[in-house]
Amino acid sequence: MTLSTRSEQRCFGGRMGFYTHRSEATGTDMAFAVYLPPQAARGPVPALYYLAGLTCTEETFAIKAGAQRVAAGHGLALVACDTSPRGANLPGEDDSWDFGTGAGFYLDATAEPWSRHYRMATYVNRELPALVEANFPVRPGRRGIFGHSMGGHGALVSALRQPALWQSVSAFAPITNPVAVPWGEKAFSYYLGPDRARWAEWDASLLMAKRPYPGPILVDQGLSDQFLEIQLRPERLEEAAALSGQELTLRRHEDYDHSYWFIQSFVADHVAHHARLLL
Ligand SMILES: N[C@@H](CCC(=O)N[C@@H](CSC=O)C(=O)NCC(=O)O)C(=O)O
Repeated sequence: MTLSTRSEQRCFGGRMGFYTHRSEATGTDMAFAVYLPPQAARGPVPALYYLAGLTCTEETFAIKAGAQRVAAGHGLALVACDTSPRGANLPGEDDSWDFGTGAGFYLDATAEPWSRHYRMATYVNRELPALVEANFPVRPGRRGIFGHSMGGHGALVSALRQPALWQSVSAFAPITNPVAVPWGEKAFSYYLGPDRARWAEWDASLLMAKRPYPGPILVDQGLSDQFLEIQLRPERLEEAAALSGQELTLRRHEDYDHSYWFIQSFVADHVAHHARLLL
């Protein structure tokens, strides 16, 4: 797999880079970002993967979350990918901000025409880690995953479906029960078709209720989040955790909204959570 380097710059003693490559999973060019901490100059470090939310790109987290300083302190690499394939040229793909481009929902679409390109689960859980581990000084098999909103859903579902791949997981304001909220119902009906039994395979609360992730999960949620009641529903995750015995720390924060100001405020706790489990 050939990588093209878009840019690389020094950052907190390490290196912030942006890259593109041709993806087998999506059949399109894909972009991603890697932050290498200073410790990576002396040997491979664990990598923490971040999945962003609706309308975001591989740049959003790198520019807005302020995580590089903390990752440099712990000696963790950060990897952030795009939120969907781009330029697949499917009809309707660019018509709304909560579906299609910028809204891949980190699943593998099974309904035509989306199944040809919208295969973000395979991209995140197989192709991207293989690419990163082959091209950067990161430790194979030491990986964590976290994300925000749609990306929080993606992180939780990835870890619940493939716990051996992800040794740590956390989320900011995740969509916890997509089969039962408007964002998820819209995306899943296009990507997966009308059979709701298939939707359950990509729903964090339904997966967690059946089988817990074998480790602690940290979730932060702002109480002034404009999407809290209609789209996010963190109480569904708590109910699922109670059913399966999942170790879950769900923290609710007065006055914080859905923005990267919220993420910036708690990102150090998340990186520390992953460092504790990965190092
Ligand atoms: N365009 C939308 C708002 C889109 C939005 O808020 N996106 C969130 C993620 S929402 C769930 O996945 C985000 O992270 N935006 C980037 C940012 O910098 O805040 C609207 O018009 O409401």
